[in-house]
Amino acid sequence: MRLVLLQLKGVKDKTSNVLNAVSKINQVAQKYKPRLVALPECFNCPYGTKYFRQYSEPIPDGFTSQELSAAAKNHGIYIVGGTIPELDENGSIYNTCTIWAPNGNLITKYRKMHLFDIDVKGGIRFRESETLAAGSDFTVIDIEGHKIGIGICYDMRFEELARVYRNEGCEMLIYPGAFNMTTGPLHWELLQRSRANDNQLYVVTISPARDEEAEYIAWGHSMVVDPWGQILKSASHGEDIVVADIDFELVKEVRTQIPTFKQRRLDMYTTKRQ
Ligand SMILES: O=C(O)CCC(=O)C(=O)O
Repeated sequence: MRLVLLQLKGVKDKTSNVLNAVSKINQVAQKYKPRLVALPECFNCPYGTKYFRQYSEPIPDGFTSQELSAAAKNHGIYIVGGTIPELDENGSIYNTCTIWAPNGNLITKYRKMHLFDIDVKGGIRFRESETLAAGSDFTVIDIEGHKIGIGICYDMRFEELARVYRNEGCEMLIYPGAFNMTTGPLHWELLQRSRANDNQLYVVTISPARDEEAEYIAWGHSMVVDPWGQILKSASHGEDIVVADIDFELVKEVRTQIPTFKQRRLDMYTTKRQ
Protein backbone atom coordinates (compact mmCIF):
# COMPACT_ATOMS: atom_id res chain seq x y z
CA MET A 1 0.00 0.00 0.00
CA ARG A 2 1.52 3.31 -1.04
CA LEU A 3 1.12 6.27 1.31
CA VAL A 4 1.95 9.90 0.68
CA LEU A 5 2.31 12.26 3.64
CA LEU A 6 2.03 15.98 2.93
CA GLN A 7 4.03 18.17 5.30
CA LEU A 8 2.31 21.46 4.52
CA LYS A 9 3.05 25.02 5.53
CA GLY A 10 0.01 26.88 6.84
CA VAL A 11 -0.97 30.56 6.71
CA LYS A 12 -3.58 32.63 8.56
CA ASP A 13 -6.25 32.02 5.96
CA LYS A 14 -8.44 28.93 5.95
CA THR A 15 -9.36 29.01 2.27
CA SER A 16 -5.72 29.27 1.18
CA ASN A 17 -4.71 26.43 3.49
CA VAL A 18 -7.41 24.13 2.19
CA LEU A 19 -6.84 24.99 -1.46
CA ASN A 20 -3.10 24.52 -1.02
CA ALA A 21 -3.72 21.07 0.49
CA VAL A 22 -6.03 20.13 -2.38
CA SER A 23 -3.55 21.32 -4.99
CA LYS A 24 -0.77 19.24 -3.35
CA ILE A 25 -3.11 16.23 -3.20
CA ASN A 26 -3.77 16.66 -6.94
CA GLN A 27 -0.04 16.77 -7.68
CA VAL A 28 0.97 13.72 -5.63
CA ALA A 29 -2.06 11.68 -6.66
CA GLN A 30 -1.04 12.02 -10.30
CA LYS A 31 2.67 11.60 -9.75
CA TYR A 32 2.82 8.77 -7.19
CA LYS A 33 -0.55 6.98 -7.55
CA PRO A 34 -0.93 6.43 -3.79
CA ARG A 35 -3.73 4.47 -2.09
CA LEU A 36 -3.78 6.94 0.80
CA VAL A 37 -2.76 10.57 1.25
CA ALA A 38 -2.47 12.04 4.75
CA LEU A 39 -2.37 15.65 5.94
CA PRO A 40 -0.97 17.35 9.09
CA GLU A 41 -2.62 18.27 12.36
CA CYS A 42 -4.46 21.59 12.16
CA PHE A 43 -3.69 22.04 8.48
CA ASN A 44 -6.45 24.59 7.84
CA CYS A 45 -5.86 26.77 10.93
CA PRO A 46 -2.90 28.22 12.84
CA TYR A 47 -2.16 26.02 15.85
CA GLY A 48 -3.29 28.19 18.75
CA THR A 49 -6.27 28.15 21.10
CA LYS A 50 -7.32 31.68 20.10
CA TYR A 51 -7.82 30.55 16.48
CA PHE A 52 -9.79 27.35 16.94
CA ARG A 53 -13.32 28.81 17.22
CA GLN A 54 -12.87 31.28 14.37
CA TYR A 55 -11.62 28.54 12.02
CA SER A 56 -14.00 25.83 13.21
CA GLU A 57 -16.65 24.30 10.99
CA PRO A 58 -19.16 21.43 11.09
CA ILE A 59 -18.28 18.03 9.67
CA PRO A 60 -19.13 16.96 6.97
CA ASP A 61 -20.96 20.13 5.84
CA GLY A 62 -18.07 22.57 6.17
CA PHE A 63 -15.85 23.89 3.38
CA THR A 64 -12.81 21.78 4.36
CA SER A 65 -14.82 18.55 4.44
CA GLN A 66 -16.40 19.26 1.08
CA GLU A 67 -13.01 19.92 -0.53
CA LEU A 68 -11.42 16.77 0.94
CA SER A 69 -14.39 14.67 -0.10
CA ALA A 70 -14.12 15.95 -3.69
CA ALA A 71 -10.35 15.35 -3.77
CA ALA A 72 -10.74 11.75 -2.53
CA LYS A 73 -13.41 11.10 -5.16
CA ASN A 74 -11.52 12.79 -8.01
CA HIS A 75 -8.51 10.57 -7.49
CA GLY A 76 -10.18 7.46 -6.06
CA ILE A 77 -7.96 7.54 -2.98
CA TYR A 78 -8.31 7.41 0.78
CA ILE A 79 -7.57 10.68 2.54
CA VAL A 80 -6.69 10.96 6.22
CA GLY A 81 -7.56 14.61 6.48
CA GLY A 82 -5.09 15.74 9.12
CA THR A 83 -7.10 17.64 11.70
CA ILE A 84 -9.35 20.67 11.74
CA PRO A 85 -11.22 22.45 14.53
CA GLU A 86 -14.68 20.86 14.38
CA LEU A 87 -17.74 22.80 15.55
CA ASP A 88 -20.37 20.39 16.80
CA GLU A 89 -24.08 21.11 17.12
CA ASN A 90 -23.79 21.97 20.83
CA GLY A 91 -21.17 24.61 20.14
CA SER A 92 -18.23 22.54 21.44
CA ILE A 93 -15.03 22.47 19.42
CA TYR A 94 -12.96 19.33 18.89
CA ASN A 95 -9.59 18.72 17.27
CA THR A 96 -10.86 16.26 14.67
CA CYS A 97 -9.45 14.01 11.97
CA THR A 98 -11.74 13.12 9.05
CA ILE A 99 -11.19 10.01 6.94
CA TRP A 100 -12.47 9.94 3.35
CA ALA A 101 -13.15 6.95 1.11
CA PRO A 102 -12.21 6.75 -2.60
CA ASN A 103 -15.88 7.43 -3.45
CA GLY A 104 -15.78 10.71 -1.50
CA ASN A 105 -17.81 9.46 1.48
CA LEU A 106 -16.78 10.30 5.02
CA ILE A 107 -15.81 6.92 6.49
CA THR A 108 -15.52 8.20 10.02
CA LYS A 109 -13.89 10.88 12.14
CA TYR A 110 -11.71 10.85 15.23
CA ARG A 111 -11.79 13.51 17.94
CA LYS A 112 -8.53 13.98 19.87
CA MET A 113 -8.90 12.07 23.11
CA HIS A 114 -6.02 13.50 25.15
CA LEU A 115 -5.89 17.28 25.08
CA PHE A 116 -2.47 18.92 24.89
CA ASP A 117 -2.13 20.72 28.22
CA ILE A 118 1.49 21.07 29.29
CA ASP A 119 3.73 23.63 30.97
CA VAL A 120 7.44 22.99 30.46
CA LYS A 121 9.54 25.57 32.32
CA GLY A 122 11.62 27.67 29.92
CA GLY A 123 10.05 25.74 27.04
CA ILE A 124 6.41 25.65 26.13
CA ARG A 125 3.06 26.20 27.80
CA PHE A 126 -0.07 25.17 25.91
CA ARG A 127 -3.62 24.46 27.05
CA GLU A 128 -5.87 23.02 24.37
CA SER A 129 -8.54 22.60 27.05
CA GLU A 130 -8.98 26.42 27.11
CA THR A 131 -11.09 26.07 23.97
CA LEU A 132 -11.33 22.42 22.98
CA ALA A 133 -13.37 19.48 24.26
CA ALA A 134 -11.92 15.96 24.34
CA GLY A 135 -13.27 13.10 22.24
CA SER A 136 -14.22 9.74 23.76
CA ASP A 137 -14.33 7.34 20.82
CA PHE A 138 -11.75 5.03 19.33
CA THR A 139 -11.48 5.06 15.54
CA VAL A 140 -10.34 2.09 13.48
CA ILE A 141 -10.58 2.06 9.69
CA ASP A 142 -10.14 -0.92 7.41
CA ILE A 143 -8.30 -0.49 4.14
CA GLU A 144 -8.07 -3.62 2.01
CA GLY A 145 -8.27 -5.86 5.06
CA HIS A 146 -5.71 -3.89 7.07
CA LYS A 147 -6.90 -2.18 10.23
CA ILE A 148 -5.53 1.27 10.99
CA GLY A 149 -6.05 3.11 14.29
CA ILE A 150 -6.24 6.90 14.40
CA GLY A 151 -4.82 9.19 17.08
CA ILE A 152 -3.75 12.83 17.14
CA CYS A 153 -0.41 14.24 18.29
CA TYR A 154 -0.43 14.27 22.13
CA ASP A 155 -2.36 10.96 21.98
CA MET A 156 0.95 9.41 20.95
CA ARG A 157 2.17 9.77 24.53
CA PHE A 158 -0.52 7.42 25.79
CA GLU A 159 0.60 3.84 25.24
CA GLU A 160 -2.81 2.64 26.42
CA LEU A 161 -4.54 4.05 23.33
CA ALA A 162 -2.04 2.36 21.01
CA ARG A 163 -2.48 -0.88 22.98
CA VAL A 164 -6.24 -0.79 22.55
CA TYR A 165 -5.74 -0.42 18.81
CA ARG A 166 -3.25 -3.29 18.70
CA ASN A 167 -5.72 -5.45 20.62
CA GLU A 168 -8.39 -4.49 18.05
CA GLY A 169 -6.13 -5.95 15.35
CA CYS A 170 -4.52 -2.78 13.97
CA GLU A 171 -1.40 -3.09 11.85
CA MET A 172 -0.80 0.64 11.58
CA LEU A 173 -1.44 3.77 13.63
CA ILE A 174 -1.72 7.18 11.99
CA TYR A 175 -1.20 10.31 14.08
CA PRO A 176 -1.43 13.75 12.45
CA GLY A 177 0.71 15.75 14.89
CA ALA A 178 2.43 19.06 15.47
CA PHE A 179 5.19 18.71 18.04
CA ASN A 180 7.22 21.83 18.75
CA MET A 181 10.79 23.03 19.22
CA THR A 182 10.84 21.93 22.89
CA THR A 183 9.27 18.48 22.78
CA GLY A 184 10.03 17.67 19.13
CA PRO A 185 13.75 17.02 19.56
CA LEU A 186 13.14 15.16 22.83
CA HIS A 187 10.20 12.94 22.07
CA TRP A 188 8.84 12.99 18.49
CA GLU A 189 10.92 10.14 17.09
CA LEU A 190 11.22 8.36 20.43
CA LEU A 191 7.45 8.11 20.89
CA GLN A 192 6.85 6.81 17.39
CA ARG A 193 9.53 4.17 17.62
CA SER A 194 8.29 3.23 21.09
CA ARG A 195 4.67 2.81 20.01
CA ALA A 196 5.79 0.85 16.91
CA ASN A 197 8.04 -1.40 18.95
CA ASP A 198 5.59 -1.91 21.85
CA ASN A 199 2.78 -2.87 19.55
CA GLN A 200 4.64 -4.29 16.54
CA LEU A 201 2.90 -2.17 13.94
CA TYR A 202 3.58 0.73 11.59
CA VAL A 203 3.41 4.24 13.05
CA VAL A 204 2.81 7.14 10.69
CA THR A 205 2.93 10.83 11.64
CA ILE A 206 2.17 13.94 9.60
CA SER A 207 3.42 17.28 10.88
CA PRO A 208 2.95 20.79 9.52
CA ALA A 209 6.12 22.27 8.01
CA ARG A 210 8.23 24.34 10.38
CA ASP A 211 7.63 28.06 10.10
CA GLU A 212 10.03 30.12 12.21
CA GLU A 213 7.67 33.12 11.96
CA ALA A 214 4.66 31.29 13.39
CA GLU A 215 3.47 31.71 16.98
CA TYR A 216 3.66 27.92 17.41
CA ILE A 217 6.72 26.55 15.62
CA ALA A 218 6.13 22.97 14.50
CA TRP A 219 8.96 20.47 14.58
CA GLY A 220 8.28 18.86 11.17
CA HIS A 221 9.91 15.49 10.40
CA SER A 222 6.78 13.58 9.39
CA MET A 223 7.69 9.93 9.35
CA VAL A 224 6.88 6.29 8.88
CA VAL A 225 8.25 3.83 11.42
CA ASP A 226 8.08 0.11 10.67
CA PRO A 227 7.00 -2.67 13.06
CA TRP A 228 10.64 -3.38 13.96
CA GLY A 229 10.80 0.18 15.30
CA GLN A 230 13.00 1.43 12.47
CA ILE A 231 12.43 4.65 10.57
CA LEU A 232 11.32 3.67 7.08
CA LYS A 233 10.98 7.21 5.70
CA SER A 234 11.28 10.67 7.19
CA ALA A 235 10.74 14.26 6.02
CA SER A 236 12.98 17.24 6.69
CA HIS A 237 11.53 20.15 8.70
CA GLY A 238 10.36 22.41 5.85
CA GLU A 239 7.64 21.78 3.29
CA ASP A 240 8.16 18.22 2.19
CA ILE A 241 6.46 15.01 1.21
CA VAL A 242 7.03 11.41 2.25
CA VAL A 243 6.24 8.56 -0.12
CA ALA A 244 6.26 5.14 1.50
CA ASP A 245 5.35 1.67 0.28
CA ILE A 246 3.97 -0.35 3.15
CA ASP A 247 4.55 -4.08 3.35
CA PHE A 248 2.11 -5.48 5.89
CA GLU A 249 3.92 -8.85 5.80
CA LEU A 250 6.47 -7.20 8.08
CA VAL A 251 3.84 -6.98 10.82
CA LYS A 252 3.36 -10.76 10.73
CA GLU A 253 7.11 -11.30 10.57
CA VAL A 254 7.82 -9.30 13.73
CA ARG A 255 4.88 -10.72 15.65
CA THR A 256 5.92 -14.29 14.80
CA GLN A 257 9.61 -13.83 15.52
CA ILE A 258 9.20 -11.82 18.74
CA PRO A 259 5.85 -13.11 20.07
CA THR A 260 5.49 -10.77 23.05
CA PHE A 261 1.71 -10.63 22.78
CA LYS A 262 1.54 -14.39 23.44
CA GLN A 263 4.00 -14.04 26.30
CA ARG A 264 2.46 -11.23 28.31
CA ARG A 265 1.95 -12.06 31.99
CA LEU A 266 -1.40 -10.32 32.24
CA ASP A 267 -1.88 -12.13 35.57
CA MET A 268 1.07 -10.13 36.97
CA TYR A 269 0.46 -6.54 35.97
CA THR A 270 -2.52 -5.39 37.99
CA THR A 271 -1.47 -2.59 40.29
CA LYS A 272 -3.47 -1.12 43.14
CA ARG A 273 -2.78 2.41 42.00
CA GLN A 274 -3.42 3.01 38.31
O1 LIG B 1 3.13 16.09 23.13
C1 LIG B 1 3.75 17.06 22.67
O2 LIG B 1 4.86 17.33 23.05
C2 LIG B 1 3.15 17.92 21.61
C3 LIG B 1 1.70 17.67 21.45
C4 LIG B 1 1.01 18.60 20.55
O3 LIG B 1 1.59 19.52 20.03
C5 LIG B 1 -0.39 18.40 20.24
O4 LIG B 1 -1.03 17.55 20.85
O5 LIG B 1 -0.90 19.11 19.37
